[in-house]
Amino acid sequence: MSCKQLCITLVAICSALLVIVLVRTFTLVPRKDVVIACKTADSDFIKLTDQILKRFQKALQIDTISFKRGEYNRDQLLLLGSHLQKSFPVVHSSPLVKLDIIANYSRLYTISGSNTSLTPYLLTAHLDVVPAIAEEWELPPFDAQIKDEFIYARGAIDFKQGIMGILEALEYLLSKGFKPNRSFYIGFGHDEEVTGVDGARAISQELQSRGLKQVEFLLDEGLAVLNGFIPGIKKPVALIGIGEKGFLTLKLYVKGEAGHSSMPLKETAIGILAKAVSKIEDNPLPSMLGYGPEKEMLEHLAHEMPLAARIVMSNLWLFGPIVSWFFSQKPPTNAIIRTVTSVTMFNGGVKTNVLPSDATAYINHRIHPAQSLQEIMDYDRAVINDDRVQISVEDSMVAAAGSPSGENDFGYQIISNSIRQIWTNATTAPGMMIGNTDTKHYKDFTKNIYRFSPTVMFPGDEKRFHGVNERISKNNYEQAINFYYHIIVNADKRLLMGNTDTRHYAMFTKNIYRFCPTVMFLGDEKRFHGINERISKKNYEQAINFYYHVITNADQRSLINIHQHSDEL
Ligand SMILES: CCCCCCCC/C=C\CCCCCCCC(=O)N[C@@H](CC(C)C)C(=O)O
Repeated sequence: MSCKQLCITLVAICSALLVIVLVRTFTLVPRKDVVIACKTADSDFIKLTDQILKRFQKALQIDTISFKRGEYNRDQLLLLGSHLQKSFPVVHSSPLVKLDIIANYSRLYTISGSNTSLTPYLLTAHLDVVPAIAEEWELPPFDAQIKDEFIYARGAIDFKQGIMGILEALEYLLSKGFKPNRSFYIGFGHDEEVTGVDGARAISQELQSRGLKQVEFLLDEGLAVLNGFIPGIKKPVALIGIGEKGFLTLKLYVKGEAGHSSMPLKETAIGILAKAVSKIEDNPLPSMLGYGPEKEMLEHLAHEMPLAARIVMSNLWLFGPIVSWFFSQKPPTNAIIRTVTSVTMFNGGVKTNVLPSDATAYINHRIHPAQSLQEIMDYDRAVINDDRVQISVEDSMVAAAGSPSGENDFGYQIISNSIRQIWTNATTAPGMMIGNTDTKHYKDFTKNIYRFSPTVMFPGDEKRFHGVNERISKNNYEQAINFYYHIIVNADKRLLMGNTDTRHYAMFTKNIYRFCPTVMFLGDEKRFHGINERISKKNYEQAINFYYHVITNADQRSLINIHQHSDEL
């Protein structure tokens, strides 16, 4: 090939790449329904009264701590149960609501809708919290005190705002006479923080034993309204978890030889294990960017970014390695692109002058959906590369596949639209839940599993999860209640409003109607988007006259004269 031919080929390749890059940059724009913003002045806005605030604080003061599987504060769970019972009298006395206490502490509410042809949906949350080291907190973790408009308490964002928010919304709706069309369930597990095997799993079994086969969608705790977490985006980003990382907890064990510390061996069990752990920390797993829900997330968000970032994020096939490097720099973004590794426990030795007879460490991996448990085990084994370190599986769960997040996916769009009604300046996008939830126990009921917590977060707040100074602002708690209100109201519809173009006009009116002047007989429904679509000549004449009457009737000041034909006037 001559130099000239080489140049021409290179220019052609670069031009082709540029075209692909630009086409992707400007065509990846997700659906954006026009939603009616929820305003504090709205007649159905639920205001955070003193009473509502007090019962939330009371719920936070009850230390429903889970310690390990089967080990949780049983008395406190019962206390929280009676607090809910007293706080929400309408919910607990409504003929539309049936409450079942499952496995002594979990709660399953069944809310009966009038239209049994609509598939019910499921809202879930958990009653338990993780322990807290009180001395490290600014304010005591189980006092629920308020400072600078924030309520500080263990469970404030994980996840008693969900429990109380859902019940406040339901109490309000029922007290206003709400009678749902679509049935729904509310499941509150009592041991999510220790895998939910006693609570959520039992709720799921109860639903199965009742013959429930399917729910339309499930909404559980999850990602949040994030400010400043995603490089390049200033506005809040509400991520809806469509997938969930798996986990793998490995036990590393080294058998040593006890003896007197005055005559040490070259290496002790602790030394061998420390080297293994150090190798694991020094060798993070590779980036999986582009192979999981994070791809969809970035493609959804690209149009919100400045041009350069938009080009990069729309074309991960080309710029993936740069984005991977960039995202690896901070823990929250690093968590979404790879399987992460945390050495969480290390034990060995019994006395300062005794050589340790053994040592144990635990490694907790959160697994990217594109990787298998076996792959991670093999990777660790190869990195440690020392047969003296025995590796065994303590606990594991495979990652959850991505739930649908398309234009017509009812659950996803209901959640997305409800979010945007509350956080009107936020953009929503599908994301990957980096921690784990109770949703694993409900996976047989639906593919439409979504994980979103109505929590507003700023950089640094992620450390409050299971950490110190967990808190929520009063305003955010009010938003949480209203978010669940809109979920319940929006999910009560048969279809997404967005199935027609009407969604683009929703800001102008609540009076949106859908009717085609088409006469149909059984079987004709297949002609829609099918074959042999047709209309009779007579029907077309009727359609013209129908629109004539719509225009002339709507031209009246009020409804009084609308039934008159022009010849009757
Ligand atoms: C680019 C954006 C990155 C995403 C940033 C995320 C910011 C933080 C938002 C949400 C994180 C939530 C993590 C908390 C999980 C809470 C539930 C939990 O702790 N579950 C346990 C379950 C286990 C089976 C016992 C867990 O350890 O995951």
